[in-house]
Amino acid sequence: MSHPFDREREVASRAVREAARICRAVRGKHGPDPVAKGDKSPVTVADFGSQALICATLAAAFPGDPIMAEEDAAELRKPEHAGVRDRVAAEVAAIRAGTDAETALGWIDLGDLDRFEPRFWTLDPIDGTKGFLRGEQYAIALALIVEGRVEVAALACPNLEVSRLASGPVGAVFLAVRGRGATVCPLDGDDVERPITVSDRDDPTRARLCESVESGHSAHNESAAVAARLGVTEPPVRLDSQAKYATVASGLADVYLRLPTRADYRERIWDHAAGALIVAEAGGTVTDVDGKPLDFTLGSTLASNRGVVATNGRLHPRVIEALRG
Ligand SMILES: Nc1ncnc2c1ncn2[C@@H]1O[C@H](COP(=O)(O)O)[C@@H](OP(=O)(O)O)[C@H]1O
Ligand SMILES: [Mg+2]
Ligand SMILES: [Mg+2]
Ligand SMILES: [Mg+2]
Repeated sequence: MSHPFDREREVASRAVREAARICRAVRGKHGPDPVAKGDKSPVTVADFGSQALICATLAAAFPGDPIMAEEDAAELRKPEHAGVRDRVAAEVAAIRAGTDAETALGWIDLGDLDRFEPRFWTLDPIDGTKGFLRGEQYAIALALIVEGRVEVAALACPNLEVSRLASGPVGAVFLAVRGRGATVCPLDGDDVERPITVSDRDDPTRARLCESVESGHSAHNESAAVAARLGVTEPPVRLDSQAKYATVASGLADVYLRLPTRADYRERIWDHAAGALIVAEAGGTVTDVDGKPLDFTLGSTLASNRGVVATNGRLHPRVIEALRG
Protein backbone atom coordinates (compact mmCIF):
# COMPACT_ATOMS: atom_id res chain seq x y z
CA MET A 1 0.00 0.00 0.00
CA SER A 2 1.33 3.42 -0.82
CA HIS A 3 1.20 6.34 1.61
CA PRO A 4 1.51 10.07 1.16
CA PHE A 5 5.17 11.09 1.22
CA ASP A 6 6.48 7.60 0.34
CA ARG A 7 8.42 9.03 -2.56
CA GLU A 8 9.72 11.98 -0.53
CA ARG A 9 10.92 9.57 2.15
CA GLU A 10 12.71 7.37 -0.38
CA VAL A 11 14.36 10.31 -2.16
CA ALA A 12 15.41 11.93 1.14
CA SER A 13 16.93 8.67 2.36
CA ARG A 14 18.88 8.23 -0.88
CA ALA A 15 20.03 11.87 -0.78
CA VAL A 16 21.46 11.79 2.76
CA ARG A 17 23.18 8.46 2.10
CA GLU A 18 24.92 9.81 -0.97
CA ALA A 19 25.94 12.95 0.94
CA ALA A 20 27.45 10.78 3.69
CA ARG A 21 29.76 9.27 1.06
CA ILE A 22 31.22 12.68 0.22
CA CYS A 23 31.65 13.54 3.93
CA ARG A 24 33.53 10.31 4.58
CA ALA A 25 35.62 10.72 1.43
CA VAL A 26 36.69 14.24 2.41
CA ARG A 27 37.69 13.15 5.91
CA GLY A 28 39.49 10.10 4.61
CA LYS A 29 41.50 11.75 1.87
CA HIS A 30 43.00 15.10 2.66
CA GLY A 31 41.42 16.40 5.83
CA PRO A 32 38.46 18.74 5.79
CA ASP A 33 40.31 22.11 5.73
CA PRO A 34 37.77 24.48 7.21
CA VAL A 35 37.00 27.90 5.76
CA ALA A 36 35.66 30.53 8.18
CA LYS A 37 32.26 31.97 7.35
CA GLY A 38 31.14 35.55 8.00
CA ASP A 39 29.96 34.58 11.50
CA LYS A 40 33.40 32.90 12.11
CA SER A 41 31.84 29.42 12.20
CA PRO A 42 33.63 26.77 10.11
CA VAL A 43 32.46 25.29 6.82
CA THR A 44 34.33 22.64 4.84
CA VAL A 45 34.63 21.09 1.38
CA ALA A 46 32.35 18.37 2.69
CA ASP A 47 29.58 20.77 3.79
CA PHE A 48 29.55 22.28 0.30
CA GLY A 49 29.76 18.93 -1.46
CA SER A 50 26.98 17.44 0.64
CA GLN A 51 24.72 20.41 -0.07
CA ALA A 52 25.46 20.24 -3.83
CA LEU A 53 24.56 16.56 -4.08
CA ILE A 54 21.39 16.77 -1.98
CA CYS A 55 20.08 19.86 -3.78
CA ALA A 56 20.76 18.19 -7.14
CA THR A 57 18.84 15.09 -6.05
CA LEU A 58 15.88 17.09 -4.72
CA ALA A 59 15.75 19.34 -7.80
CA ALA A 60 15.66 16.30 -10.09
CA ALA A 61 12.97 14.48 -8.08
CA PHE A 62 10.82 17.47 -7.03
CA PRO A 63 11.60 20.32 -9.43
CA GLY A 64 9.02 22.65 -7.92
CA ASP A 65 10.16 22.35 -4.30
CA PRO A 66 12.23 25.22 -2.87
CA ILE A 67 15.11 24.35 -0.54
CA MET A 68 16.26 26.29 2.53
CA ALA A 69 19.81 25.11 3.18
CA GLU A 70 22.49 26.35 5.53
CA GLU A 71 25.28 27.06 3.02
CA ASP A 72 25.61 29.11 -0.17
CA ALA A 73 28.28 29.31 -2.85
CA ALA A 74 29.14 33.02 -2.44
CA GLU A 75 32.45 32.35 -0.64
CA LEU A 76 33.41 29.70 -3.18
CA ARG A 77 33.03 32.18 -6.02
CA LYS A 78 35.70 34.46 -4.50
CA PRO A 79 39.13 34.18 -6.17
CA GLU A 80 40.88 33.51 -2.85
CA HIS A 81 38.81 30.35 -2.42
CA ALA A 82 39.52 28.89 -5.87
CA GLY A 83 41.35 25.99 -4.24
CA VAL A 84 38.37 25.04 -2.07
CA ARG A 85 36.04 25.48 -5.03
CA ASP A 86 38.12 23.10 -7.15
CA ARG A 87 38.15 20.51 -4.38
CA VAL A 88 34.39 20.76 -3.93
CA ALA A 89 33.97 20.26 -7.68
CA ALA A 90 36.38 17.31 -7.69
CA GLU A 91 34.61 15.60 -4.76
CA VAL A 92 31.19 16.08 -6.36
CA ALA A 93 32.53 14.80 -9.70
CA ALA A 94 33.92 11.72 -7.97
CA ILE A 95 30.30 10.76 -7.20
CA ARG A 96 28.54 12.41 -10.15
CA ALA A 97 30.98 11.93 -13.03
CA GLY A 98 31.39 14.86 -15.35
CA THR A 99 30.18 17.59 -12.96
CA ASP A 100 32.08 20.85 -13.50
CA ALA A 101 32.65 23.57 -10.89
CA GLU A 102 29.96 25.90 -12.22
CA THR A 103 27.36 23.12 -12.07
CA ALA A 104 28.37 22.19 -8.51
CA LEU A 105 28.12 25.83 -7.37
CA GLY A 106 24.74 26.14 -9.07
CA TRP A 107 23.50 23.09 -7.16
CA ILE A 108 24.69 24.59 -3.85
CA ASP A 109 22.77 27.78 -4.63
CA LEU A 110 19.54 25.83 -5.21
CA GLY A 111 19.35 25.88 -1.41
CA ASP A 112 18.80 29.64 -1.31
CA LEU A 113 15.22 29.83 -0.03
CA ASP A 114 15.14 32.34 2.85
CA ARG A 115 11.48 32.66 3.77
CA PHE A 116 8.54 30.44 4.64
CA GLU A 117 6.74 28.61 1.81
CA PRO A 118 3.71 26.29 1.95
CA ARG A 119 5.97 23.39 1.02
CA PHE A 120 9.78 23.41 1.23
CA TRP A 121 12.78 21.32 2.20
CA THR A 122 15.25 22.38 4.85
CA LEU A 123 18.79 21.03 4.73
CA ASP A 124 21.81 21.02 7.00
CA PRO A 125 24.47 19.44 4.77
CA ILE A 126 26.70 18.86 7.81
CA ASP A 127 25.22 19.53 11.20
CA GLY A 128 27.93 19.61 13.84
CA THR A 129 30.72 20.80 11.54
CA LYS A 130 32.90 21.20 14.64
CA GLY A 131 32.27 17.54 15.50
CA PHE A 132 33.09 16.59 11.91
CA LEU A 133 36.40 18.47 12.19
CA ARG A 134 37.21 16.68 15.46
CA GLY A 135 36.40 13.29 13.93
CA GLU A 136 33.44 12.93 16.27
CA GLN A 137 29.66 13.05 15.71
CA TYR A 138 28.03 14.94 12.85
CA ALA A 139 24.83 14.50 10.86
CA ILE A 140 23.32 15.18 7.46
CA ALA A 141 19.83 16.49 8.16
CA LEU A 142 17.02 16.86 5.64
CA ALA A 143 13.35 17.58 6.32
CA LEU A 144 10.24 18.42 4.31
CA ILE A 145 7.97 21.08 5.84
CA VAL A 146 4.40 21.37 4.56
CA GLU A 147 2.03 24.04 5.90
CA GLY A 148 4.47 24.63 8.74
CA ARG A 149 4.56 20.99 9.85
CA VAL A 150 7.56 18.70 9.47
CA GLU A 151 6.23 15.78 7.40
CA VAL A 152 9.36 13.86 6.40
CA ALA A 153 12.78 13.58 8.05
CA ALA A 154 16.01 11.88 7.00
CA LEU A 155 19.04 12.03 9.27
CA ALA A 156 22.33 10.32 8.44
CA CYS A 157 24.79 9.97 11.33
CA PRO A 158 27.97 8.53 9.78
CA ASN A 159 29.82 8.10 13.11
CA LEU A 160 26.95 6.88 15.28
CA GLU A 161 26.69 3.22 16.16
CA VAL A 162 23.33 1.79 15.18
CA SER A 163 23.19 -0.01 18.46
CA ARG A 164 25.59 0.84 21.21
CA LEU A 165 26.58 -2.84 21.18
CA ALA A 166 30.26 -3.31 20.45
CA SER A 167 29.37 -5.33 17.35
CA GLY A 168 27.01 -2.72 15.92
CA PRO A 169 28.10 -1.20 12.62
CA VAL A 170 29.09 2.47 12.67
CA GLY A 171 26.85 4.78 10.67
CA ALA A 172 23.08 5.03 10.86
CA VAL A 173 20.22 6.54 8.90
CA PHE A 174 17.10 7.61 10.80
CA LEU A 175 13.86 8.20 8.87
CA ALA A 176 10.43 9.44 9.93
CA VAL A 177 7.17 10.40 8.29
CA ARG A 178 4.61 12.21 10.43
CA GLY A 179 2.06 9.76 11.79
CA ARG A 180 4.03 6.71 10.66
CA GLY A 181 6.78 6.26 13.22
CA ALA A 182 10.56 6.46 13.10
CA THR A 183 13.10 3.88 11.96
CA VAL A 184 16.83 3.29 11.92
CA CYS A 185 18.97 1.30 9.55
CA PRO A 186 22.70 1.01 8.97
CA LEU A 187 24.23 3.59 6.67
CA ASP A 188 26.13 0.87 4.81
CA GLY A 189 24.66 -2.23 3.22
CA ASP A 190 20.99 -2.88 2.67
CA ASP A 191 19.83 -4.15 6.03
CA VAL A 192 16.17 -3.73 6.83
CA GLU A 193 14.90 -0.75 8.77
CA ARG A 194 13.73 -1.31 12.29
CA PRO A 195 11.33 0.87 14.26
CA ILE A 196 12.76 2.89 17.11
CA THR A 197 11.08 4.14 20.27
CA VAL A 198 12.06 6.40 23.10
CA SER A 199 12.78 5.01 26.57
CA ASP A 200 9.98 4.50 29.08
CA ARG A 201 11.99 5.90 31.98
CA ASP A 202 9.89 8.03 34.30
CA ASP A 203 12.17 8.45 37.32
CA PRO A 204 13.93 11.78 36.76
CA THR A 205 16.79 10.87 39.11
CA ARG A 206 17.73 8.08 36.69
CA ALA A 207 17.45 10.25 33.56
CA ARG A 208 20.30 10.16 31.06
CA LEU A 209 20.86 13.67 29.70
CA CYS A 210 22.63 14.68 26.52
CA GLU A 211 23.83 18.06 25.28
CA SER A 212 26.23 19.80 22.87
CA VAL A 213 29.95 19.34 23.15
CA GLU A 214 30.27 23.06 22.44
CA SER A 215 29.55 25.22 25.49
CA GLY A 216 28.95 28.13 23.09
CA HIS A 217 25.90 26.27 21.66
CA SER A 218 24.25 25.24 24.92
CA ALA A 219 24.79 26.49 28.46
CA HIS A 220 26.51 23.66 30.31
CA ASN A 221 26.36 25.40 33.69
CA GLU A 222 22.58 25.75 33.41
CA SER A 223 22.01 22.17 32.33
CA ALA A 224 24.05 21.10 35.37
CA ALA A 225 21.71 23.17 37.56
CA VAL A 226 18.65 21.58 35.92
CA ALA A 227 20.15 18.11 36.40
CA ALA A 228 20.75 18.88 40.07
CA ARG A 229 17.13 20.03 40.51
CA LEU A 230 15.92 16.79 38.92
CA GLY A 231 18.23 14.78 41.17
CA VAL A 232 20.11 13.33 38.17
CA THR A 233 23.34 11.66 39.18
CA GLU A 234 24.91 10.59 35.87
CA PRO A 235 26.97 13.25 34.08
CA PRO A 236 25.52 14.34 30.72
CA VAL A 237 26.61 12.64 27.51
CA ARG A 238 28.05 15.26 25.18
CA LEU A 239 27.79 14.80 21.45
CA ASP A 240 27.66 17.07 18.45
CA SER A 241 24.83 17.50 15.97
CA GLN A 242 21.33 16.10 15.71
CA ALA A 243 22.82 12.75 16.71
CA LYS A 244 21.43 13.94 20.09
CA TYR A 245 17.88 13.72 18.77
CA ALA A 246 18.67 10.28 17.31
CA THR A 247 20.00 9.15 20.69
CA VAL A 248 16.81 10.20 22.49
CA ALA A 249 14.63 8.71 19.72
CA SER A 250 16.40 5.35 20.07
CA GLY A 251 16.02 5.29 23.85
CA LEU A 252 19.77 5.58 24.51
CA ALA A 253 19.26 8.91 26.29
CA ASP A 254 16.10 10.30 27.87
CA VAL A 255 16.57 14.06 27.63
CA TYR A 256 18.31 16.45 25.22
CA LEU A 257 18.77 19.96 26.60
CA ARG A 258 19.78 22.90 24.40
CA LEU A 259 19.83 25.92 26.65
CA PRO A 260 20.46 29.41 25.22
CA THR A 261 23.90 30.87 25.82
CA ARG A 262 22.78 34.35 24.82
CA ALA A 263 19.42 36.10 24.69
CA ASP A 264 19.64 37.13 21.03
CA TYR A 265 20.48 33.75 19.44
CA ARG A 266 17.72 32.24 17.31
CA GLU A 267 17.89 28.53 16.56
CA ARG A 268 18.08 27.69 12.83
CA ILE A 269 15.32 25.47 11.52
CA TRP A 270 17.76 23.09 9.76
CA ASP A 271 19.38 22.36 13.12
CA HIS A 272 16.09 20.92 14.43
CA ALA A 273 13.43 20.02 11.84
CA ALA A 274 14.61 16.50 11.02
CA GLY A 275 15.63 15.55 14.55
CA ALA A 276 12.45 16.90 16.11
CA LEU A 277 10.19 14.79 13.87
CA ILE A 278 12.27 11.68 14.52
CA VAL A 279 11.93 12.12 18.29
CA ALA A 280 8.19 12.87 18.04
CA GLU A 281 7.59 9.82 15.84
CA ALA A 282 9.59 7.65 18.23
CA GLY A 283 7.09 8.65 20.93
CA GLY A 284 8.95 11.56 22.48
CA THR A 285 8.17 15.25 23.02
CA VAL A 286 10.02 18.28 21.64
CA THR A 287 9.42 21.87 22.79
CA ASP A 288 11.46 24.93 23.60
CA VAL A 289 12.68 25.65 27.14
CA ASP A 290 9.32 27.27 28.01
CA GLY A 291 7.40 24.17 26.90
CA LYS A 292 6.17 25.80 23.66
CA PRO A 293 6.03 23.75 20.46
CA LEU A 294 8.69 24.61 17.86
CA ASP A 295 7.25 26.97 15.24
CA PHE A 296 8.58 26.22 11.74
CA THR A 297 6.46 28.91 10.00
CA LEU A 298 8.70 31.91 10.66
CA GLY A 299 11.40 31.56 8.02
CA SER A 300 14.92 30.32 8.65
CA THR A 301 14.86 30.67 12.43
CA LEU A 302 12.72 29.47 15.31
CA ALA A 303 12.10 33.14 16.11
CA SER A 304 9.34 32.53 18.65
CA ASN A 305 11.21 29.82 20.57
CA ARG A 306 14.07 29.81 23.05
CA GLY A 307 16.38 26.79 23.14
CA VAL A 308 15.12 23.23 22.70
CA VAL A 309 14.13 20.38 25.01
CA ALA A 310 13.60 16.88 23.61
CA THR A 311 12.60 14.05 25.92
CA ASN A 312 11.05 10.60 25.98
CA GLY A 313 7.72 12.34 26.71
CA ARG A 314 7.17 10.92 30.19
CA LEU A 315 9.89 13.10 31.67
CA HIS A 316 8.93 16.23 29.76
CA PRO A 317 6.75 17.98 32.38
CA ARG A 318 9.36 17.39 35.08
CA VAL A 319 12.15 18.76 32.91
CA ILE A 320 10.19 21.89 31.95
CA GLU A 321 9.36 22.40 35.62
CA ALA A 322 13.04 22.07 36.55
CA LEU A 323 13.91 24.63 33.87
CA ARG A 324 11.63 27.17 35.54
CA GLY A 325 14.03 27.05 38.48
N1 LIG B 1 25.16 30.40 19.97
C1 LIG B 1 24.59 29.30 19.47
N2 LIG B 1 23.59 28.68 20.15
C2 LIG B 1 23.02 27.56 19.69
N3 LIG B 1 23.38 26.97 18.52
C3 LIG B 1 24.37 27.52 17.81
C4 LIG B 1 25.02 28.71 18.24
N4 LIG B 1 25.96 29.03 17.31
C5 LIG B 1 25.89 28.08 16.35
N5 LIG B 1 24.94 27.17 16.64
C6 LIG B 1 24.50 26.02 15.88
O1 LIG B 1 24.90 24.84 16.54
C7 LIG B 1 24.96 23.83 15.56
C8 LIG B 1 25.70 22.62 16.06
O2 LIG B 1 25.00 22.13 17.16
P1 LIG B 1 25.65 21.11 18.20
O3 LIG B 1 26.44 21.92 19.17
O4 LIG B 1 24.44 20.50 18.80
O5 LIG B 1 26.49 20.17 17.40
C9 LIG B 1 25.60 24.50 14.40
O6 LIG B 1 25.24 23.81 13.23
P2 LIG B 1 26.37 23.55 12.10
O7 LIG B 1 27.42 22.68 12.69
O8 LIG B 1 25.55 22.89 11.05
O9 LIG B 1 26.86 24.90 11.70
C10 LIG B 1 25.05 25.95 14.47
O10 LIG B 1 23.99 26.17 13.57
MG1 LIG C 1 27.42 25.85 10.21
MG1 LIG D 1 23.62 22.71 12.00
MG1 LIG E 1 25.78 22.74 9.07
